[in-house]
Amino acid sequence: MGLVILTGFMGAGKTTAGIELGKKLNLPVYDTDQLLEEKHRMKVKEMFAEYGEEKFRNFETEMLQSLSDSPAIVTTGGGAVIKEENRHVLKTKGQIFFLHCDFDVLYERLKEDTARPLLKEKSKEQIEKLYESRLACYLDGSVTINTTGKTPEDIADDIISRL
Ligand SMILES: Nc1ncnc2c1ncn2[C@@H]1O[C@H](COP(=O)(O)OP(=O)(O)OP(=O)(O)O)[C@@H](O)[C@H]1O
Ligand SMILES: O=C(O)C1=C[C@@H](O)[C@@H](O)[C@H](O)C1
Ligand SMILES: [Mg+2]
Repeated sequence: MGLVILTGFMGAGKTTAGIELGKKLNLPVYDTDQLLEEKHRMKVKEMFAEYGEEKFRNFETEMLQSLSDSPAIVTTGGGAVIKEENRHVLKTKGQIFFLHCDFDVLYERLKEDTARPLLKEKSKEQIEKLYESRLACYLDGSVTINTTGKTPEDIADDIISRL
């Protein structure tokens, strides 16, 4: 079976749906942002401030490479699939599901957020550009799950029906 990997833009609900999926499949859930926070003993936001995005991306690549391919759910950070190298690693370890969500819904979830460093001081238009620039990366090698208007439980059921 390998890993069940959830990708998608910030706020798509990867972490939230992943927890539901873990419960339903009785599998462990690993969230790459949380693993990085435990390993480096600081919040993602602090890693960006202390080391910058490029170094954070290197930490993220190391983390993805170190994942075992034993059955588990992996919920990735929103930028984990930007690098081709990372997409390749994930494809070899399991099945990738892209949680697609309408941008306006995502924006409503993200507009008050202060934890995600890439949203800091960005306009709605700038965030939408980032979202659009990443779509091809999310679509590469993945099964798309339309999440707009669905609960985390519906999303988990949809993923299970495609395993
Ligand atoms: N299906 C859903 N319906 C409504 N709200 C949701 C849904 N999934 C997640 N949310 C809410 O949206 C916010 C973002 O969810 P979550 O943290 O799971 O996103 P994420 O994809 O893991 O984001 P990131 O890439 O930043 O890690 C949370 O406040 C969560 O409660
Ligand atoms: O979309 C992104 O690039 C990010 C999403 C988050 O999950 C974190 O990994 C970090 O805030 C960067
Ligand atoms: Mg998350």
